[in-house]
Amino acid sequence: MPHILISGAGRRFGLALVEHFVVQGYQVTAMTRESNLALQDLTHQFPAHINVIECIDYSPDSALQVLQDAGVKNVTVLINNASLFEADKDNQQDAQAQFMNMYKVHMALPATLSHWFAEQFNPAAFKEGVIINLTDIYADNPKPQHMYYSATKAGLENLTKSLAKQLAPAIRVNSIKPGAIKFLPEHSKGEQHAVLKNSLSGVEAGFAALLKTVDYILDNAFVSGTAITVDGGRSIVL
Ligand SMILES: NC(=O)C1=CN([C@@H]2O[C@H](COP(=O)(O)OP(=O)(O)OC[C@H]3O[C@@H](n4cnc5c(N)ncnc54)[C@H](OP(=O)(O)O)[C@@H]3O)[C@@H](O)[C@H]2O)C=CC1
Ligand SMILES: Nc1nc2c(c(=O)[nH]1)N=C([C@H](O)[C@@H](O)CO)CN2
Repeated sequence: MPHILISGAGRRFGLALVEHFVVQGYQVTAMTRESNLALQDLTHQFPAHINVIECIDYSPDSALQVLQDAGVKNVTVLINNASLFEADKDNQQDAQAQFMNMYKVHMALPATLSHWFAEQFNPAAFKEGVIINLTDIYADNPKPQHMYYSATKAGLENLTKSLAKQLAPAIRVNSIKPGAIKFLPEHSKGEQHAVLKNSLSGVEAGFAALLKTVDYILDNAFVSGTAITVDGGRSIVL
């Protein structure tokens, strides 16, 4: 049975991924900064299928230590989902710290987890390994006032292609570029309307659209080194 490691698993799309796979009988290791009631409830419902590991700061060294301490092994799918979405800080000192944090979560952590994944993956035991990186349409066309977010997601896009070349043929590596999939609670109705006005679909798709894309990538052994855009057509309108 596939064993899936998901980062940023505690809420929103990460939590949707955990539920999507445990109900199918997959083994899931859910990496989160801090466990919560939602993860605990899923663990109670599917005790044999979920292993929650807490990585409080998503630093590469902490992530590796947590994986080692928990004895995580035989992972066949890695989904690099953890992310922080913030507008650029005005104060230069704060902005520098913000940039480093974005790099840590969007690039250093996925690269570290991907190399850990490749080292532990056993091609003799499993048909193939799969890595899926969650990037963003803003990787190609930066969002105003989100330079650090956009740049580090672009970096993850480039890492995806390097990893696909490095890890072939045993492991396939792809990215998903969402656009305006699911608003955050802090998005006002006005902000939501402004975003949806700039997309061909005009609707907020929700995480089901991303789950379908993850399933497509897992199901198609001829897809590697590429990005799949899921944005309701927003990227050609911007
Ligand atoms: N929602 C959308 O419309 C879009 C989403 N995306 C990308 O798709 C992926 C899933 O989106 P979504 O679920 O909305 O993302 P979230 O904003 O919920 O972030 C993903 C996960 O990252 C962790 N996280 C949140 N804030 C921080 C922080 N400040 N520092 C470190 N980790 C943090 C959380 O996991 P935990 O609490 O378990 O640690 C969270 O569940 C992300 O990579 C996102 O960038 C891209 C474009 C559009
Ligand atoms: N980590 C996140 N990244 C992004 C989110 C999110 O909710 N979390 N949302 C977007 C959307 O594009 C939205 O902000 C509309 O512009 C981008 N990235």
